[in-house]
Amino acid sequence: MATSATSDQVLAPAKAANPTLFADYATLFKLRVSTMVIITAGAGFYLGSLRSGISPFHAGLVQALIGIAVVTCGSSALNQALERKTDLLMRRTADRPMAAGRIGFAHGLILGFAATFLGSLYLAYITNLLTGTLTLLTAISYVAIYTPLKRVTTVNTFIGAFPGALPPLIGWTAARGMIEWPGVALFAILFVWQFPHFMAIGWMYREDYARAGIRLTPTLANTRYAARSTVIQSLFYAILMIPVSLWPVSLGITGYVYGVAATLLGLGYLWYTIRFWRIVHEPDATASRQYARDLLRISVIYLPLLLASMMLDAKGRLLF
Ligand code: HEM
Ligand SMILES: CC(C)=CCC/C(C)=C/CC/C(C)=C/COP(=O)(O)OP(=O)(O)O
Repeated sequence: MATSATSDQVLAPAKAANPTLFADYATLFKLRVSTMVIITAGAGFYLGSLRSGISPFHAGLVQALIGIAVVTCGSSALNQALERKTDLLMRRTADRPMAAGRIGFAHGLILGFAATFLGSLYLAYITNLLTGTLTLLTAISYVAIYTPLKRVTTVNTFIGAFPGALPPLIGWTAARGMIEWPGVALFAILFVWQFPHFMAIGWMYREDYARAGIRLTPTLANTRYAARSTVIQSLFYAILMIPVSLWPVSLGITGYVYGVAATLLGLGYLWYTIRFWRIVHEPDATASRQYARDLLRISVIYLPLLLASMMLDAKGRLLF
């Protein structure tokens, strides 16, 4: 079981720093994760536009992505407002602006609420009601369901995978105005992709997470059991990733060239997940952290490459 946090365990941040307000906002808005969220939403919009036989490159794309970006940043700020105390207990997050007290609670909360609600309203107005509602529900499930559950049950990551997977479907509905199977296929791809991604992260930072009382599979008390469970779940989803990533081919939105690329990329992702198996035999070695780090790196390379190949081989006319 994960150990619970106590106030005397507050950590010194990993790096002593004196960031500017600009740098603090970048951390508050989780710039790297949010950028990837916007890329996935952009892919959904692009494919949806081609399905409609219109060029994806028009003002609507930029407007939709701005709206989605604003809500994503807002929900990241709200997530950090809620987690400012547990963030202070983890080396990875102790220097976050709200945890470290450089951005006040009210400041983060007002910014987060304003961005989340105004961004969703803007999306409803500029795209369609479905997209605005879906985006708001994504933010609510991330902030109000997944975030509190992190300290309650290891199921939190399964639940968090829903808001994580919705952005490409949101991109699709922004272009098409309705939920359709290709949009659902994009959701499924993102959903499955996340498991090896966060299992690797959970393993890398398991001491941090356990110290803060955050319940991820890798933080379970029996290290060998935790390692085995982490790897089995990661392998299950990495294997599933290959057929799920081929779904767009059978739906006719991409061609066979994408099918070949998706299979090769999927095998690469699976290879790094199989390599991650070694944590079962050497759970305490520094090497085990490296296998996890490599899997995390591959996960964030695999996803944009998969989406790029899907977009390059998408069926439909590209009118600039
Ligand atoms: C339940 C689902 C997820 C969890 C628990 C999770 C957790 C995390 C955590 C804790 C990190 C920080 C790792 C570090 O600082 O070393 C991270 C990094 C990252 N995540 Fe996720 N994530 C999830 C889903 C997603 C989704 C849906 C996306 C985007 C589509 C995403 C994109 C990224 C990116 C781009 C990074 C940066 C990696 C790097 O710094 O090299 N994640 N994730
Ligand atoms: C369109 C829209 C509103 C999208 C928002 C969805 C979103 C930001 C999903 C991110 C995926 C996710 C559950 C990350 C969890 O990291 P964490 O928050 O547990 O990571 P941490 O430990 O670094 O805080």
